[in-house]
Amino acid sequence: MSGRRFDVAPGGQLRGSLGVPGDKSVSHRAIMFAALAEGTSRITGFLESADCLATLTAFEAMGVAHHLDGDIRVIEGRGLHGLMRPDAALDLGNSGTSMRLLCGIMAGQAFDSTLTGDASLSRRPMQRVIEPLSRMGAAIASADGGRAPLHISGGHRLSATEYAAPVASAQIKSCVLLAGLYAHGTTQVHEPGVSRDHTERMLVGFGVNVERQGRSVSVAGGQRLVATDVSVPADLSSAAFFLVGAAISPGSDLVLEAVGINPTRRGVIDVLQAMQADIRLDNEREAAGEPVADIHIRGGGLQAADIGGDLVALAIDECPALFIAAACAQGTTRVTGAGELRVKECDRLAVMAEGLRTLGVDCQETEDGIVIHGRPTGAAFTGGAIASHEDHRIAMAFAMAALRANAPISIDDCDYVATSFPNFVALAEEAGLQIQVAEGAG
Ligand SMILES: O=C(O)C1=C[C@@H](OP(=O)(O)O)[C@@H](O)[C@H](O)C1
Ligand SMILES: C=C(OP(=O)(O)O)C(=O)O
Repeated sequence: MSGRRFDVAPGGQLRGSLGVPGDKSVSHRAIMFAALAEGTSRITGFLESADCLATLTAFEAMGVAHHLDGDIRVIEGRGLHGLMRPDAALDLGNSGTSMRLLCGIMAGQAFDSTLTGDASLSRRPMQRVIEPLSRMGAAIASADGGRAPLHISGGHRLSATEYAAPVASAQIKSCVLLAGLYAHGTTQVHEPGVSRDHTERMLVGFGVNVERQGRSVSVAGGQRLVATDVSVPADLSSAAFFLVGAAISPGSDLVLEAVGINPTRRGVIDVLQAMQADIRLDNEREAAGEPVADIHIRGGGLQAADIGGDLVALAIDECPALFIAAACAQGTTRVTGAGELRVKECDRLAVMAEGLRTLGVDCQETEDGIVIHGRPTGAAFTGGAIASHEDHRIAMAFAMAALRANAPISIDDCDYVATSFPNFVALAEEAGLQIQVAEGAG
């Protein structure tokens, strides 16, 4: 075990009005597309987290100049063919989005590149992007079983493809579409289910013609990206921890400001509504092609729900938090079709089940989901020591569980929270959670 530990005091409520940081998915794409665009782009609300800075550093290593103007990230685009050969491997840390989307971009370059990541990223499946890119003519060598490090040979002429993705994944879809910009002809991706559409929306903002029909998206190769300004909404995936924390603790009353509520991302709101949470969207508006709203939530009784089908994809990163809500609900929550959770920063089904059991919750892991028996009254959780398995979302989900615990919860290896939510502790304390950050056993 290493890294800092969260010691979270039991009980309490969440109150006030909070602005969580910028959306991680949108921030990654803003850097990538601005770097490939012609001209200067200004990104407001960029998420200054380890994952997004890994993307920024990768483009810096390929000659992309950038600076801060106050809080605004200013990116000097180099055009679709203007990136320069990096001197060393591009280290993408913990970030699956960076690695998979960059694969698509690097496959179209004239130079060779190597993509590496930390231990977690080096375990995650990359064959899912290597396979479609290879069909397009890319040459990618990987470690055992399609894992990083990935060596991408440059100078290969790409041809367009019509690709039926085996899983609904925005990372696969985006990777293939980005490679498609470098390919001869029109590249089309069909998906078996819904996945987040930030790439499609933002490419349009950068002047690219993107055709969408049902679950198919296509782009013609050779299109220029034109610099633009991007306003990044607050991240619903980060807001989700506070939504769940407030929902499970009676007396809570919280507003999350200007949060992205893109229909391909908003499953956590729909699930909480299905669980009878007192949740309301105010001031719905649009910012840079993405819908946003202020989310007002009050604590109260929750009912169990069935979470399956498209709803899982719409709430994929919010599942750890939603499992905490389920443990506090009246009845039995059944989650199905969530096998993708096994290939995130850790096996989130196994690790959540292990943590819930540590805190006295009756739950059963299934092949592609979990069954959670809720404890609606009194303390839903005992105290205990949680292993986060170096996964930011596991750590933050269990921190919120303390609001309904009868003894302190300690969570190890919380340094990874900085991959997506660097000021989580400060905001959680501001809202009413009592977290002490301690040095972990080295
Ligand atoms: O495209 C993106 O920005 C992301 C897509 C999702 O992964 P998949 O596309 O693999 O489902 C999600 O889990 C990840 O946190 C971010
Ligand atoms: C899975 C996640 O991100 P990524 O795939 O980019 O590592 C996440 O943030 O929960």
